[in-house]
Amino acid sequence: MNETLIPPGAGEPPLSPIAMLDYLFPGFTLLANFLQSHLGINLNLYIPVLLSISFIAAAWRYLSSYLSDLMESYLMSVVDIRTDDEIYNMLMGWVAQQTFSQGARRFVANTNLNSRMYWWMWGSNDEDDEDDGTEIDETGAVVSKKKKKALAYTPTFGSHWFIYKRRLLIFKRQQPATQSPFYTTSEREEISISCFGRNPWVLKELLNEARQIYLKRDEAKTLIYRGALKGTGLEPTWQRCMARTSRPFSTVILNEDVKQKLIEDVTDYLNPATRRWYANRGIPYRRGYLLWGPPGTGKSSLSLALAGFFKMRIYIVSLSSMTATEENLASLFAELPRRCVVLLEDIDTAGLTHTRDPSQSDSSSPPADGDTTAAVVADPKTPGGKPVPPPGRLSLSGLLNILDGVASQEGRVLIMTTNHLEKLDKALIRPGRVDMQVKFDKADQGMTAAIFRAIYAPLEGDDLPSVTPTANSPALAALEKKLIPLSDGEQERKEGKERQKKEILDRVDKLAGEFASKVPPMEFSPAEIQGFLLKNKRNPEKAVEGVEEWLVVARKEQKEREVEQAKKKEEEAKKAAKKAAKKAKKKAAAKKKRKSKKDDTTESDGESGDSDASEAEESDGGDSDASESEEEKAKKKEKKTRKSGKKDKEKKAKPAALTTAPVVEVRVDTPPPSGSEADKGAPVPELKLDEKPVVVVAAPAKTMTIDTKKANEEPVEKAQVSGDSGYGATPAEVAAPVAQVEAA
Ligand SMILES: Nc1ncnc2c1ncn2[C@@H]1O[C@H](COP(=O)(O)OP(=O)(O)OP(=O)(O)O)[C@@H](O)[C@H]1O
Repeated sequence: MNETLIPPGAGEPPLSPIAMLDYLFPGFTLLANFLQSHLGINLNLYIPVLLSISFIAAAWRYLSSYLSDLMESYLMSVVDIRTDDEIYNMLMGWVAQQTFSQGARRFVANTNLNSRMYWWMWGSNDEDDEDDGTEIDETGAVVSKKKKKALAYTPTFGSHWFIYKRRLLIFKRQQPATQSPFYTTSEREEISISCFGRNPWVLKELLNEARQIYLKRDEAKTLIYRGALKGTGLEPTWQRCMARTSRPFSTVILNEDVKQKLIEDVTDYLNPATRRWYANRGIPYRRGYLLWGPPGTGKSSLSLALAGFFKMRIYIVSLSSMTATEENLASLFAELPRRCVVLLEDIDTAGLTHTRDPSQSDSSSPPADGDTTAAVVADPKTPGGKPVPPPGRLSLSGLLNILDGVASQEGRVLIMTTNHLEKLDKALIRPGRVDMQVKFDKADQGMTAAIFRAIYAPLEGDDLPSVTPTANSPALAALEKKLIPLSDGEQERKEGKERQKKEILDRVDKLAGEFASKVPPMEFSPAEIQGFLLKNKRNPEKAVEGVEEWLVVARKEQKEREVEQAKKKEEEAKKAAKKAAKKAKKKAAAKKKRKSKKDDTTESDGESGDSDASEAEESDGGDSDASESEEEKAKKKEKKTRKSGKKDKEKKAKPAALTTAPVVEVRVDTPPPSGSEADKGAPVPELKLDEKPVVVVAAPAKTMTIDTKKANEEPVEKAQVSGDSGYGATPAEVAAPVAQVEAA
């Protein structure tokens, strides 16, 4: 065994175990040669020792992991933290504050401790995180960067021991054994905390403490969650997307009576006694509000303010988003907490504009503005001719089931918003689903003045220009502060500020009146007016001066928008007509073919009945269908429906049942305010002499209308005769009249 090592390249190398080791550990020969030639150490002699050490080390590793698993299973309590759950954010926020975290030698530095899931989805939008302390002067230059986004440090992968409530705990951060490249960073880690002992109380206390701290941080904020799809499986979930400082109710410009009414209604609903009241009577404990009106009139703002006022989280889903399929919505609603505000935006969206009653459906109507999915929903039909949304898309009955099906959570405040009340199905807004309607309108003179005041009136926290003559120079102001005895100086400054505030308020008030008199009422939405004022947010005089110019530009832009929309509508109508014509042509050709086949086989049979006759009639006109206008087609359809209705009636010789499709709907409802969208768009029911309409006269339901322009008048009660097609006057309608409130 006394072999000599020869340097590589010097003759024939001997076959030694070291050479083999070299294969396993590259560079080992070099080290062995070096030790042999310079120190005279033959590593061959140490190989058994090295092997023994490696074996012991491997055995120790295996044994320690086995023992630790054993201990964890039988002697320890462990809590695993899901990285896609909000508890991750809570725990990491807590961990970052602990000394074991701050003292770690290897750590992860974050500017945001929330699960990376949320960043990926929404970005970091918490207001705290947004504030990086950058201040900008009037010219737009960065003047100071005093506050910096704080860094948070959390321990890196591995086990970290710490003491909590005199107990030894272990914080473990590990990489999972299996990793998918699609996972976001936070999903690629596993977090757990363990403690010795079989009772996990200390872990629960820790998590509770972490949760309390987390919630306290958001106490004065409105937490906004949005329905989204997460992970690779695109599972629907509520993602926290923002924590906004709660919007004071006073900042939403709305009739005070309406605000008061809304607050009282929600307060009463949230009262635990009300919950018991509902439970005792077996009435589902739910309350729904419908906010409707043109865009930019404050519907979302009011919803947010309401959530902030009652310190509830707000969960938002837009029904026009791709997330809003029936399945997704159902799982989102099942996940809702008990006490929260749910905001369903754009409920006039596709699929929901169609009534559940097939006789009322109008699948050929062109989609509404911006209603991108409408066409998709309008087209598909079942063999029976009923319009059905494409698989997965939300249907009206699907939404109704979600809203008040047995699986639907009770105790929530549901707010639905729409720009087109007239498009909504009556079933969607019947009492029980919608208990109060609030109408929003464009700004009248009072509202315009209020918006002006809201923008320019000095508020707590605003920087007022200093009132002392010396204050133009900051150096002099500082000197003055030094020289004047604090008490006197402070008093003077305070009084001066008050005086100045009053002066500004008076001036803003005067300018607000002037501004409002220049803006024509009911022409612009509060959002449009606010947009203009924000352009001159530090200069009210300039805003008043520039208002006429803005009116010209705004009107021009509005006209251009209208022209564009009209063009779009026209194009869509043309496309729809073309499509319908094509379909009709195809259908007619197919029918002709079928008929000629039939004629060949049963020539003597002749025409067999009404339905055939009508078919033939339709088929005859089939060719001309292509050139037929939509109106003619609709008339034909109506005629056919009437005919089949008549036939049914004759056959059954029974009084019309409520469950069958009614022939004509007669509804004397609360008239929408003249000039409103509803006024223009609502179809007037036609009643013809030869028809015997099914008129269902319900017990008069009371509709409360508060016209806020006549603020001091008593609420008007209007009788409502409801022949609601397909539904009649439901017990819900009779029992709980909808309060209709005009907000503007
Ligand atoms: N009545 C109002 N009071 C105060 N601010 C308003 C009011 N209406 C609109 N605004 C302002 O206009 C902007 C848009 O308002 P908001 O989103 O609430 O309108 P909306 O009616 O929900 O619009 P949309 O129908 O398009 O969703 C917000 O910045 C809001 O502050």
